[in-house]
Formats: sequence, structure tokens, C-alpha cells
Amino acid sequence: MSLATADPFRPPVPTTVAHPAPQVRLAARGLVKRFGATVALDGVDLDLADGESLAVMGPSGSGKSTLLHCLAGILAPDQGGVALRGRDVSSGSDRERSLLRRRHYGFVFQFGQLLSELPAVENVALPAMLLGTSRREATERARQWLASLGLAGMEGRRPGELSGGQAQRVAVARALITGPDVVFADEPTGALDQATGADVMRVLTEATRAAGASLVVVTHDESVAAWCSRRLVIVDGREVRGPLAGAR
Ligand SMILES: Nc1ncnc2c1ncn2[C@@H]1O[C@H](COP(=O)(O)OP(=O)(O)OP(=O)(O)O)[C@@H](O)[C@H]1O
Repeated sequence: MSLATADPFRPPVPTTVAHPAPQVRLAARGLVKRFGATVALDGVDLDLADGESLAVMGPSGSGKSTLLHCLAGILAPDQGGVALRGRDVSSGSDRERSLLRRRHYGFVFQFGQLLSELPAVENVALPAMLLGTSRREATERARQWLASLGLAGMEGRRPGELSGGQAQRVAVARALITGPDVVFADEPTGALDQATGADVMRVLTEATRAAGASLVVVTHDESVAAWCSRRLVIVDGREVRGPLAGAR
């Protein structure tokens, strides 16, 4: 049995349809990014398949966040490129990359980055409204997402009235409400204790997979990476392969 959804905006419901073999969804080739004299990325290649979850690991300052930002179109690489379903998405203008992020990507950050003055339901509904969905429809979808992630009854709470783990669940719902192709998470459990972090990773990986999105997680933490299907280790802006990679 697999999980799929006819309407990508709604929480997934179980079905029994067969899926075709996974395809490469996001591909990066020869990514180089410099900040002045610092070479943050020094020729990174990457293929992310449909439904795959990838942990990006490595020491502090190795280029993990820079890689995530280049993959997600937040930064333009100095050399190389990124393709989403075969279409180049790294060379557009700031505005084009901003639209790309809104339409095709979801984001979960270390501290959630929810809007503190808005209740949870409005935080979740906002990305759908920015894509043109009516407030009523977006609010209904947001309620469904919050309920499906275990937050029924907390729709009206502001971020300051939620625990860290609850706030990250809201962030996961907000990342998924637009039916993204890829969800990017930068240290999503960095502000949480071990048990709460594991709970957030379970929700993040299960909900992302069920929604048909691929996932990229930047983390220092082996126990967080263990939730992902594959890992990429970078040191000094380059991928490290082989047994040493697992030891880091
Ligand atoms: N906006 C920037 N301006 C200048 N240097 C930067 C900038 N962003 C990143 N760097 C540098 O690029 C290198 C890679 O940084 P990056 O944040 O990608 O590393 P990281 O692996 O995510 O680190 P951490 O685990 O500590 O968050 C570092 O030397 C960093 O100082």
C-alpha cells in the first residue's frame, strides 16, 4: 500500500495506486560558491530522486547551509547549476527564483521562523494565500494539515503559546500546504531536546514522504540523519565519500 493524494494541497489519504520508478527530481552539477576569498562550495554534484530524503552532513563551516541555499534558489551559484525536473532553476533573476521557491519548495528552519503575531492556522495558510488561494480555502487546508500533524485544537495559538516541538510541527504543515516538490530543512531539530527532535523528524519525514515531496535536511546530528534515506557529507565545500564520510 502506498500513500498518495489527488489534491497536493490536502493532507494525503491512503490509496492503493502503483507508483512508477523514481526519477531524478533535483539535480546539481559542479556547484561553486565563493564569499570573497572563502570557497564555500567547491564543485558539488547531487541527484535527489522522487520521494528521497537526503541528510547533508559535515563539520561546521563545511558548506552545508550554502549548498542548501544554492539548491533552494536562495543563493545563485558562481559556477554550475541546479535543475528541478530537468529545468534549470539556478540562473534566473532574484524574482524568478523567489517565485520558484514559493511554488515548488517548502522550508523548515531551526527556529521555525513562524510569524509571532499570527495564530498557527494563519501561519500555515499564508503560503497558500500567497499563491492565490482564497483565505477561506487556505484556512480550511491549514486546519486539515494541523489536525493531520497532531495539532487539532491548537489552531488559534500563537507561536509563543506553543512548545518548541509543536512550533516545528506547525512549520512542517506550513512547508507542505502548497504541495511542494522539495522540502528543505536547515537544522530542524537544532533548538529541541533529543526526544522532541526525534518526534519532529518522524513527523517531517513521514508527512513529506506521504505528500510526495523529496526532502533535504542539513544537520550535524547522526540521530537526525538516521531518519533520512541517504546522506551526503561535505568537508571544505566538497563531497567526501567512503568510510570516512560515515565517521564524521
Ligand atoms: N554570507 C556569507 N558571507 C561570507 N562568508 C560566508 C557567508 N555564508 C557562508 N560563508 C562562509 O562560507 C563557509 C561555509 O558556510 P556554511 O554556512 O555553508 O557552513 P555550514 O557547514 O552550514 O556551517 P554550520 O554547520 O556552522 O552552520 C564558511 O566559511 C562561512 O564562514
